[in-house]
Amino acid sequence: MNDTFRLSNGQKIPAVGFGTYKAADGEDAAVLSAAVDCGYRHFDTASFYGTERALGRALAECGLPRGEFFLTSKVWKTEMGYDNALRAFDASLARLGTDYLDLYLIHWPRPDLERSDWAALDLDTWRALEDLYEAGRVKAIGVSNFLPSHLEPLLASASVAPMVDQIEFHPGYTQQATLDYCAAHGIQVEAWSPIGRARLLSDPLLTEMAGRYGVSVAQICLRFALQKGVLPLPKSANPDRMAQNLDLFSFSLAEEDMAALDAMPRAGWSGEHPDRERVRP
Ligand SMILES: NC(=O)C1=CN([C@@H]2O[C@H](COP(=O)(O)OP(=O)(O)OC[C@H]3O[C@@H](n4cnc5c(N)ncnc54)[C@H](OP(=O)(O)O)[C@@H]3O)[C@@H](O)[C@H]2O)C=CC1
Ligand SMILES: O=C(O)C(=O)[C@@H](O)[C@H](O)C(=O)CO
Repeated sequence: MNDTFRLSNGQKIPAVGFGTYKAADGEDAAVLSAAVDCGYRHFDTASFYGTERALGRALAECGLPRGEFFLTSKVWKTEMGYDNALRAFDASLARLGTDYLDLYLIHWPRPDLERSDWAALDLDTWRALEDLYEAGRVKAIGVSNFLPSHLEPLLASASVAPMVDQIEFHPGYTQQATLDYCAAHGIQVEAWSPIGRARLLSDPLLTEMAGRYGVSVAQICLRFALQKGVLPLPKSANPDRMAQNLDLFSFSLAEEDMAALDAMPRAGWSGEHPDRERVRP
């Protein structure tokens, strides 16, 4: 298995990314610097996270050239619409201290459930991303939390198809219908909360499997994503766990174990859903 995936436009993307939600406070870049030292070269941030400044600082301080890194950010719900999204993009670049992004995503579809023209808002925002892409200011564009029902109207009128869909994915919540739709349309799926926000760490099936393979439960979850063709974005504040989460290429899960993980009943779900207000799992 390769340590990179290739997007539909030919861009290479490191096969494991570092999730930055709650990985930094203000401009304190310590966790992000530790992730760079550990070997992470792909970082997932968003204007919503408040981690762009700290990430920019960690990258500036590490001394490596910008081209070594793959940086993703996202348009938040309050930044939707053509002009707002262009402004949000510039603000993200300024906070990150860079003049381009590798990937820019719409964070959530239909941000305002009260509006009847939500699909139009998704499309207006998408036009902004298309223009940024055509202008060479971002190397790839995509979406996050889009289900097939959100992707369909987008694909029907897009001049540039999304290259990525970042969704919640882990054993116990695999969203297979969205995976199938994305595979059929050349869209790379990324996994958010690939360890189920630590809710899966004591799951009996995962614990048994981890013991058998001599790895951790987190590594089972992350390797499961990779073997499903899904790019995991684990977050850890701990350097030992950061390193563990990159160490995924020296073992592989047998077909019957993949099938058992695929068949796991719902577990570790965050309770977030793009078509509903947050619901308790
Ligand atoms: N697009 C979207 O809407 C969303 C995107 N995301 C993205 O996905 C990223 C990851 O998701 P997140 O919700 O943070 O959840 P994760 O599934 O990555 O879980 C993070 C938790 O797991 C723990 N952990 C990490 N590695 C290990 C390990 N090897 N062993 C034991 N425990 C471990 C961490 O603790 P510790 O830090 O102490 O190690 C933390 O509590 C986010 O940071 C963000 O970039 C997340 C949610 C929504
Ligand atoms: O983390 C993200 O990317 C989000 O979109 C948030 O919704 C996050 O998942 C959250 O938990 C907000 O309470």
